[in-house]
Amino acid sequence: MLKIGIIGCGFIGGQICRAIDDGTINAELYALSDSSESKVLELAASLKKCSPACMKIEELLRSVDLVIESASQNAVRFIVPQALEEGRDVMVLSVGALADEELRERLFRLAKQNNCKLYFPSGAVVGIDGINSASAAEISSVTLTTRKPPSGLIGAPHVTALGIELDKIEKETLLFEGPASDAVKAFPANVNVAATISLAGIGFERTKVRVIADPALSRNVHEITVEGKFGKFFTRVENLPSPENPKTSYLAALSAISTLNKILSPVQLGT
Ligand SMILES: NC(=O)C1=CN([C@@H]2O[C@H](COP(=O)(O)OP(=O)(O)OC[C@H]3O[C@@H](n4cnc5c(N)ncnc54)[C@H](OP(=O)(O)O)[C@@H]3O)[C@@H](O)[C@H]2O)C=CC1
Ligand SMILES: O=C([O-])CC(=O)C(=O)O
Repeated sequence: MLKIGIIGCGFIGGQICRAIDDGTINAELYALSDSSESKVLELAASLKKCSPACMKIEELLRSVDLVIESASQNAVRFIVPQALEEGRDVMVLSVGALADEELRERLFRLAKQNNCKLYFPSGAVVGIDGINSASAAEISSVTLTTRKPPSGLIGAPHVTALGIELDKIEKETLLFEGPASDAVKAFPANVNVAATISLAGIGFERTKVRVIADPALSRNVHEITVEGKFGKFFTRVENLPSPENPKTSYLAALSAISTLNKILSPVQLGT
């Protein structure tokens, strides 16, 4: 049975653990790691059937078949290269880290050299399948518009740097407009989806991103417009935010769970 190790025991890590625990995913939950040991112990104690070990990152990387990063962009920078050097397959949730060209090329090279797979779930958006298909011919433009309630944008470096008072925003307000390469740095915990879209489509510089704070919203809304040789498509998802972490949408955790099932299944559906 596939041995899974999870780094980052917050909302997404917790949902993956529960899906293994209740049999939605047929794999072994072998080890957990987090910057806070108490979070690992609390999560492990909440499970009914699985009893994963609490491990230091280096030990986890040596012990499992598949490493799931559900922690932060910093974790991707430091942990994913080590995991690939150890010959492990890796699922990455904090995809924004791959805007760094040097890191991206290093990870892709290490995956190839060590015969490992790197998985990037669709996350909180719909339409990665369409971008993947469209990219077999020329794509001319990709735009992501993300709207979140102000509470879902707290702590973003862009908000802090510009001194934006989120609690004073009274109507829909455009906070950011620019390439995905800048968006994932300005909002590292809000638009990782922009990175996944960039990887699937036309890259970080040509993918355009708009981030809007809207106090009238209770959901995280992502719209994607793609034009290319195939024609044009538009997708829109209205995501329920996680009650534990309002920055993150429930769909992002479900997409990681579905990707795990896809890895384990002999049948591959969709592009
Ligand atoms: N691809 C996508 O579509 C999406 C991606 N994401 C990203 O996925 C990641 C997980 O999201 P979510 O579960 O909601 O986040 P949470 O904040 O709920 O959980 C992350 C956990 O990982 C821990 N952590 C952070 N950095 C490290 C590290 N270097 N080593 C070990 N543990 C670490 C955090 O600890 P502490 O709190 O102490 O920092 C926290 O316990 C985030 O980076 C998020 O931005 C989220 C939504 C969609
Ligand atoms: O969960 C979401 O709505 C999107 C998100 O936070 C991200 O892409 O980082």
